[in-house]
Amino acid sequence: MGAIRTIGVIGGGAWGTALALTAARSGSDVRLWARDPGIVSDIRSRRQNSRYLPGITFDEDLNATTSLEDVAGADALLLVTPAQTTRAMLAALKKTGRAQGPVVLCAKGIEQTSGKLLSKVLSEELPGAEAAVLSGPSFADDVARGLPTAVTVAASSAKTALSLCESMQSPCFRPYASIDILGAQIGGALKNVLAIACGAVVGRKLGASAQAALTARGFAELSRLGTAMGAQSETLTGLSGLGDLVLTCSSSQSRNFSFGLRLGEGFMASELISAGGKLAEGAYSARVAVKLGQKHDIDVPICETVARMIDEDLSIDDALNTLMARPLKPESEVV
Ligand SMILES: NC(=O)C1=CN([C@@H]2O[C@H](COP(=O)(O)OP(=O)(O)OC[C@H]3O[C@@H](n4cnc5c(N)ncnc54)[C@H](OP(=O)(O)O)[C@@H]3O)[C@@H](O)[C@H]2O)C=CC1
Ligand SMILES: O=C(CO)COP(=O)(O)O
Repeated sequence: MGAIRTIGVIGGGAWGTALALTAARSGSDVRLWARDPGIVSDIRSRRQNSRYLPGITFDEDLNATTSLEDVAGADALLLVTPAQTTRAMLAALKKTGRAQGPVVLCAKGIEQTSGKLLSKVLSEELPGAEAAVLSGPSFADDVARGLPTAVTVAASSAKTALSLCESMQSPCFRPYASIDILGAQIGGALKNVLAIACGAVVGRKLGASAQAALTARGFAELSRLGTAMGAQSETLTGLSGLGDLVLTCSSSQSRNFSFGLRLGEGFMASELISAGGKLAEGAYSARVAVKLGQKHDIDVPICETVARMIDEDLSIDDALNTLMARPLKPESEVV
C-alpha cells in the first residue's frame, strides 16, 4: 500500500463530517458523500453541518457530494454511516465498481440480524477490500472543533495502518496504528451498551460509586468477551477499549449515555425508540452482545440487563435488583 493522498468519506452525519475535517487538516484530498442534498449544500455553501454539528463553522472547505461514484475511487474510504446500514452501503459501493483502496470501518456496532462484526460484513460484500477500523475516545463535536484527540487505527497490515495514520494525523488528531481489527471493533461496539447502563445509573441518581463499579465490571465483560473472540488484550486496555469505555460511561455528551440517562429517569426504552431522536448504537448491539456471550460461553450480565431494558422494558429498579442479586463470585479468575 503506497501513500494515501485521496480520502473518500461516506456518511454526512456528525462523525463523517468530523473525520472529513480531520483528513482535510492532515493535508489529504477529501471527498465527503452524504445522501441528503440539504447537508451537502449546507457544507458547501456555509461550511457548516448545522443538523449534526450545530454551532460549528469549519475553516476547511469540504468537497461534499451526493454522488457515490465521486468518492468511491479514492485511495482509502472511511465508512461512517450507522452500523446497521453497513451492508447496504457496501453493496452500493460495489455497484460503482470503483472501490479499490482499504475500507476503514468507523461505525461502532455489530450487525444485528447476523451477529457479524462489520469486518466480516465487508469481506462478504466487497471481497478483496482490505479492512481497517478507526475507533477510540472521540466525540465528533470535539474533533470538529479541533480539540486534542487520540484514536486507534487498525488494519490487517501494519503498512496500511501506518499509511492511514499518516493521512489522518494533525496537531490535534493523533492516530495510533494497530493490526488488531477484531479488538478495535469489539471495544467500540460493547462500550456503547455499557454506556447505556452507566447513564441509567446516573439518571436514577444511584451515585458515583455505583457508576464507577459498573464501569469497572463493564470493562471485565468487555475484556472477557473480547478475549474469547480473539482480541488482543493490549487493544482492549487501549484507546478503542478502555479509553472509549471511560469516555462514554462518564459523559452526557455521549448519545448512548444520554439514552441510558433517560431510562434511569423512568422512561421506557420503547417510548424513547419510538420517539426517534439521536442515534444510540448500543440499543442495537445489546442483544447481539448477549448472543455472542452465549456463543463463546462468556457471562455478560450488564449487557444482558441492558438488552432486557431495551427488549422487555425492564425498569431501572428491576435491572438494579437483578444485577445486585447475582450470586457472589471472584472478581477475577485468579482467586
Ligand atoms: N458522533 C460521534 O461522536 C461518533 C460516532 N461514531 C460512530 O459513527 C457512526 C455514525 O455516527 P454519527 O455520524 O455520529 O451519526 P449521525 O446520526 O450524526 O449521522 C448518521 C449519518 O448516517 C446517514 N445515514 C443513516 N442511515 C443511512 C442509510 N441507510 N444510508 C446512508 N446514510 C445513512 C445519515 O443520513 P441522513 O441525515 O440522510 O439520515 C447521517 O448522515 C456510528 O456507528 C457511531 O457509533 C464513532 C465515533 C464518534
Ligand atoms: O463513540 C463515541 C465517542 O468515542 C460517541 O459516543 P456516542 O455514540 O454515545 O455519542
